[in-house]
Amino acid sequence: MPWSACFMAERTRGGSGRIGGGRGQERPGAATAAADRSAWDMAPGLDVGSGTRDGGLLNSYEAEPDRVAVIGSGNWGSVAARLAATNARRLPYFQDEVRVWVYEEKLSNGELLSDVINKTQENVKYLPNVKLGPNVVADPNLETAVKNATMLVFVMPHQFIEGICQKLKGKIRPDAKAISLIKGMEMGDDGPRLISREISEQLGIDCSVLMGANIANEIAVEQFSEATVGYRDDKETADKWVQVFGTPYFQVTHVQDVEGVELCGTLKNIVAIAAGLVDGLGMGNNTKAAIMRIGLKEMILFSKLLFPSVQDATFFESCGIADLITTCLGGRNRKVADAFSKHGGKRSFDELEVELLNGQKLQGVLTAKEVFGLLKAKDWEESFPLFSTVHAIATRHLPPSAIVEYSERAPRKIVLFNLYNFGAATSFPVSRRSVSPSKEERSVPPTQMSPSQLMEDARQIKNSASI
Ligand SMILES: NC(=O)C1=CN([C@@H]2O[C@H](COP(=O)(O)OP(=O)(O)OC[C@H]3O[C@@H](n4cnc5c(N)ncnc54)[C@H](O)[C@@H]3O)[C@@H](O)[C@H]2O)C=CC1
Ligand SMILES: O=C(CO)COP(=O)(O)O
Repeated sequence: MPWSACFMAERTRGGSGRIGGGRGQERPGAATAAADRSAWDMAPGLDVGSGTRDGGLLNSYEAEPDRVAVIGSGNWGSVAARLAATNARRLPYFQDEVRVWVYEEKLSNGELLSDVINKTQENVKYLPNVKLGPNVVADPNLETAVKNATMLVFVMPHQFIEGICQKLKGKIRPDAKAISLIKGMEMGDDGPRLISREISEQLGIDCSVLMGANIANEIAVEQFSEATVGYRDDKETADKWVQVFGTPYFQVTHVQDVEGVELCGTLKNIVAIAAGLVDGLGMGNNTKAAIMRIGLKEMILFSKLLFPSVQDATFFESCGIADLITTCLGGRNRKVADAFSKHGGKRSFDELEVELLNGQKLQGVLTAKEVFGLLKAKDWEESFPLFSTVHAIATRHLPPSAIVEYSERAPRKIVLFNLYNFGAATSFPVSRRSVSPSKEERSVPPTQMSPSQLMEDARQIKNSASI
């Protein structure tokens, strides 16, 4: 099937029933990148996004074109800005200029990154050799970067979001809408907090999410990819976000499951660390597939325990299984974990991140720590052997080889006891104990279970593995 036909065959779940919505009206006289134009021309009549075509969206934008600001300019931030800028040039309901907040830094030649971006249209540090577009303006001043913006795109390593939100208080339009492209979560005193929730609560605005199988460097060169917008209840805004990012080579759909989408993007980074570890151990595809399967099970269980509203189908969108696969095959988390494993766990993730990523950041190690904090607080560790083991390996309490020794079975109590009471465990039992599915488990697909069934399931796994 030609790719354009694939697009048209797909449907937006929870949306208006079609992936397309507005090929968009090309603004007279607006600049259009040649590469971009050819992509459109290859698919005459192709709709992008799920909004209603012209009649719907266009009318709602007649009063004031939206102004998009991108907060963050790393690898994905730069690509997100490029996508938004392409659509801002093309569509009449967006203002041309897309301002991008840059965390300022001095490059090795002494120049400031934001100056270089504005001079060359290229983020030479985080996305070299890709033009961002003539309408992208790099701004190191957070306040002016978001001034008058009606659509705020948050895209930075998750550890920085709290500080950025503090600085943005009182500086944004109260009617602004936000979207988070950030994969990660935070542990507050009151428990886990998703990044979209953090943004929403701190700034008092609606926040959707966009996640998917989105290795930034591939989208930057316009290789076909998909993404999922997760929204809470404002479908009209979700339609707008699809218009901000969607192109023929970047197909965006939306689902009404903001927590499900965000947790997929967040948790798969832990599984990608595990995948990198087995790569570094020299293990083959079967092992990696097993790690991905076990990881997916833990992602589903964890998500549903935290948010019973999370929908099964979300795991089959781009944000779910597809992102898990691409990150386990080609992401930065995988890459650094592979190196960690090859060094036998003797060099830290922090050190390897600096050495291998040139300023880009890993999210998986920190996420494993945050998730483990919750597992421990809830006494759920033994129901999440892969998540727990990744954290124990990343903190160098277990060797990289433990990833295959402990995954898919509950870690023995003695190991956890050693780990948290006497420092690093010194012995690593090798006997495997399989956990047979209970009668209930066999008859009810796990993803169909109610939260109380899931809790019961978690208890059964735990009991069957305690020694
Ligand atoms: N790169 C990718 O392929 C994808 C990344 N993501 C997610 O997007 C988010 C952002 O990642 P990237 O754009 O790739 O960033 P990155 O990892 O490439 O770059 C790090 C960014 O952090 C900035 N930074 C450093 N110190 C800072 C500070 N103290 N305060 C604020 N910013 C600071 C740097 O200037 C740089 O822009 C992450 O949550 C990541 O998981 C999601 C999909 C794909
Ligand atoms: O989220 C990603 C792809 O969707 C990128 O993953 P990494 O951060 O591991 O590169």
